[in-house]
Amino acid sequence: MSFPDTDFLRALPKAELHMHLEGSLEPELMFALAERNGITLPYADVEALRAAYEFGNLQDFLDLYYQGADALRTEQDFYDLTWAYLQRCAADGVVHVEPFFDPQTHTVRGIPIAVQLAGISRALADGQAELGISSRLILSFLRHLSEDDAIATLQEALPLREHFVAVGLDSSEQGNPPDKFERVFAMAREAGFACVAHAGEEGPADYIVQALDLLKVMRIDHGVRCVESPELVQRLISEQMPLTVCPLSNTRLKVFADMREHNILQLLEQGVKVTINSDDPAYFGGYLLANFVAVRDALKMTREQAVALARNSITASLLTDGEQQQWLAKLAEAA
Ligand SMILES: Nc1ncnc2[nH]cnc12
Ligand SMILES: [Zn+2]
Repeated sequence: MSFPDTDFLRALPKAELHMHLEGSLEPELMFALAERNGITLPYADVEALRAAYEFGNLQDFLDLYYQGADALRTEQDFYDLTWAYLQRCAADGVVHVEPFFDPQTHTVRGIPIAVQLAGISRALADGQAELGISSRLILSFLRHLSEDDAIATLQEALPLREHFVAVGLDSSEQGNPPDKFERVFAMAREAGFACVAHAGEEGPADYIVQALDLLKVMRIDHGVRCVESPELVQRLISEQMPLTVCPLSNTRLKVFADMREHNILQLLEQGVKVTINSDDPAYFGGYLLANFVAVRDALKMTREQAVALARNSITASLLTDGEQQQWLAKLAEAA
């Protein structure tokens, strides 16, 4: 058994399957966009903004995350946001990304989905052409809003469907169970989109069951509270249902008091198909590689476990079987 150094972790071809583009808005870029757009942020400078990133729970974070997203106004802003993230991916050895964007965060401020998607898609295309990073975009509904609002969002996005391949569900989990969104997920499935949902981050194991049974998701985002139901853990193992786990997010939002208490490697050893992801890297202190490093340092992750996590990220992705096989061959070389 040996422990992986950071260069080894970087060299593993990895996919990132759970990150919110709005959550990669670094304070420096937020201030630059605010200036470009003539907005005054309620913080004196970058340091004051970073100092505010102390969260007691998910809602504390979401309040700042939505406030920060207000700096995003133009097509170029969405481009710059996405491009900055892709450059971080290149530096971390991320070869494929399936990011979320939250259209309702912006339509409510009068920014059409077409404008958001134009900037995001242009950057993703450049990511493929210039950095060799492939991508599939996920449109995520805000669960604190109504299902009717989600349906209106899907309808506005349908004429732009060439830009995204799946729908997701995020924002305030407690009190907004998956069953609230059964109809809109059925409509999305009917239209041919894959489905994923945040469940079991702060919410109970039953929300994971609802996401599986009612929303018919192909991955669970977070899912770490599955351990509260041994029967559910067995189901996740037997169905090889991927969990997109976000270690730094979970400790920064106090889902786990300390990284040494995180359950990701226990789940991996039990046979659950877990992956490592960064969620909102600008707010939680690190991109994908930093999450691998944090798990290695706190939980003594082995090389074999790191390779298994990277492998899971490829096989849980929306890449075709052929594309997955290519990355798995490269992963075997790097391992
Ligand atoms: N960790 C998270 N949970 C729920 N909604 C989110 N939106 C952005 N990050 C999120
Ligand atoms: Zn998330």
